[in-house]
Amino acid sequence: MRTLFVVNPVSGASSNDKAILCIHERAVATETDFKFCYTSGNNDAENILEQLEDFKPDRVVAGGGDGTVQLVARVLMGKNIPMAILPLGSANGLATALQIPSRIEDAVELSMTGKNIRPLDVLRFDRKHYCTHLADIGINARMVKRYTEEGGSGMIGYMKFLLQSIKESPLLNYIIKTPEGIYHKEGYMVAFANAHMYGTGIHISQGSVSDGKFEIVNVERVALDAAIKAGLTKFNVFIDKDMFSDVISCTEADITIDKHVDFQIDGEYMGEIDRLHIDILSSYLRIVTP
Ligand SMILES: Nc1ncnc2c1ncn2[C@@H]1O[C@H](COP(=O)(O)OP(=O)(O)OP(=O)(O)O)[C@@H](O)[C@H]1O
Repeated sequence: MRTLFVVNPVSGASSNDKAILCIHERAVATETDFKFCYTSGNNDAENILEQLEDFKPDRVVAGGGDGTVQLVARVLMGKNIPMAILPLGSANGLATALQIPSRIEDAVELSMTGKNIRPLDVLRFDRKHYCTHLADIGINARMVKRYTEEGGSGMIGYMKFLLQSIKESPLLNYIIKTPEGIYHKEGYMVAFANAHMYGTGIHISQGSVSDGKFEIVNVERVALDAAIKAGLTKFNVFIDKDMFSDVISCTEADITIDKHVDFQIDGEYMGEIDRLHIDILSSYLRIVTP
């Protein structure tokens, strides 16, 4: 077995040294032929592609948060190489939804030797941006923007931007068109979800990452005290189950918003938009799961 580990050295709140050591130990014990490819934040997709051609791995492990998972997924799309996840990020949304263990030794073991490989849908925006877990417009995207522009990490950064972003995010009036119907809605944030739950463990639907559908979640009200509590206890997504009511499940949608609004995909800030086309690429990847 030839395994390529794509590792984001700066992901998560603590050092990734323990994971790297653990990979070396397990690779020697299981006689795995392995190679590391560290991300730099620049030209990472091109570098991974080069490694795929040179090293010809049987599987690729994405070591990092949702941003790294999405990066590796993009490179592997259309190739028949399975992806595994080593959750080294701060929220690890997709890994949580797939029940990948958070204990690093167990996650390393699963990523290297796991035999249960299932299909993974990928969400696509405007036919050019890809998402493996969660994208949204409104409050959360505003926070991602502030993180990106002003820096800050961990809980201090999170709390610093949460209140500001809630205060700055106006009520959105928007129209969703799907093959099933047209919906007029109002909310402070709209999430587009591939998985059935947020990284925080809050369930949003009965869907799964391989059901060929995605969910549109309208966050129609944000209670400040609940948002702070959810943020403090669960980190990264402040949405509590009382804040959204209506969830639309679909395969394709067009959304038009009455104003320009911040947009993020898997923790990466994408700029401002006032319309989006969304569709799902069913079973586009293969992923190692417990
Ligand atoms: N060597 C590096 N130095 C600085 N930034 C990097 C480096 N490698 C990757 N990045 C950036 O890290 C971001 C992806 O982070 P990732 O999602 O893996 O971790 P995280 O933000 O800690 O976790 P989470 O998404 O779970 O909150 C991307 O914006 C990418 O450009």
